Amino acid sequence: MIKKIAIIGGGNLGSAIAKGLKNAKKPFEGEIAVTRRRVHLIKSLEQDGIIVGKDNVEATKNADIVVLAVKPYQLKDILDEISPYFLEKTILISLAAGVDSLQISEMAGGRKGIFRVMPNTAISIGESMTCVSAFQSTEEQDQIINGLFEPVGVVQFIPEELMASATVLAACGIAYALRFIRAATQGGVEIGFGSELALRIASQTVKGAAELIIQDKSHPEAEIDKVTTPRGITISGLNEMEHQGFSSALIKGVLTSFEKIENAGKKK
Ligand SMILES: NC(=O)C1=CN([C@@H]2O[C@H](COP(=O)(O)OP(=O)(O)OC[C@H]3O[C@@H](n4cnc5c(N)ncnc54)[C@H](OP(=O)(O)O)[C@@H]3O)[C@@H](O)[C@H]2O)C=CC1
Ligand SMILES: O=C(O)[C@@H]1CCC=N1
Repeated sequence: MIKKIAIIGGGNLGSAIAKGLKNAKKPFEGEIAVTRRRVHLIKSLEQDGIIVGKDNVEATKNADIVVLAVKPYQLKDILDEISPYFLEKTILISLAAGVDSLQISEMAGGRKGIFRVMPNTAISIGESMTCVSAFQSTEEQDQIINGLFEPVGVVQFIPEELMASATVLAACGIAYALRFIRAATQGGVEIGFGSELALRIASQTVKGAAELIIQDKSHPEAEIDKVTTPRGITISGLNEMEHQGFSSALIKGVLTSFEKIENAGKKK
């Protein structure tokens, strides 16, 4: 039974995870402690029953799970500071993009039971796509991690070699999707809607499109076929988007993000 989670680094993702776990339909009932140096910036988390503070060691003490939610280059210093306070049973989770489990294990004194977890910011509303890779873990630990993240989205265990790809497709992917929504909204304004209404229509439309795939297990092109009338309006717009390089731009963007994460790994 998990009684205490320490999240070291209450920035964008660390705070989103804490909020998501506390506000899930099946909320995490134990203690969540979140730290950052500028603690005033996370005071509002207290409204969700989360303990906030600056003291990483205090947060780590007695924690069943420690989540490292700092930037990759800060991992070493943080682990030097808190590793001595891990319990035998403490499970270590790293969110750091591009730092592999072996490096984390070494920084933590050769520890086993390490998970790399790559959620996205939709975890704050229980809608994350969370990819997980396990390093020298037990089956029981795997189940604990699965059970922790399932209430806040979809969990997928993957081989660690795919973690960089998961970071791009799921974590960066939120930004790509939001840019689509913004661009559609701008188009909507140009054809007559106020920006608020255009945003409402564009975002619900994207949600509906995603749900068609998720709920019906349908293929995007099969759903597109249902909307494209011969000589019709949709196909004209879609084809113009393709002439302007829509799919190609997206694929190239994904590859560029991937190259960046791969190169970041090689520089270490
Ligand atoms: N944003 C995203 O969608 C995703 C991010 N990631 C990964 O998650 C990690 C965090 O990213 P993100 O949340 O965006 O980054 P942020 O910069 O928003 O958060 C990092 C936090 O760490 C805190 N911090 C820095 N030093 C310390 C310290 N010594 N003790 C305690 N807290 C400290 C900082 O606050 P302060 O300066 O006040 O101490 C800051 O709030 C990164 O490793 C990133 O690669 C992974 C997937 C998705
Ligand atoms: O952009 C970044 O570097 C991090 C990794 C994934 C999301 N944010």
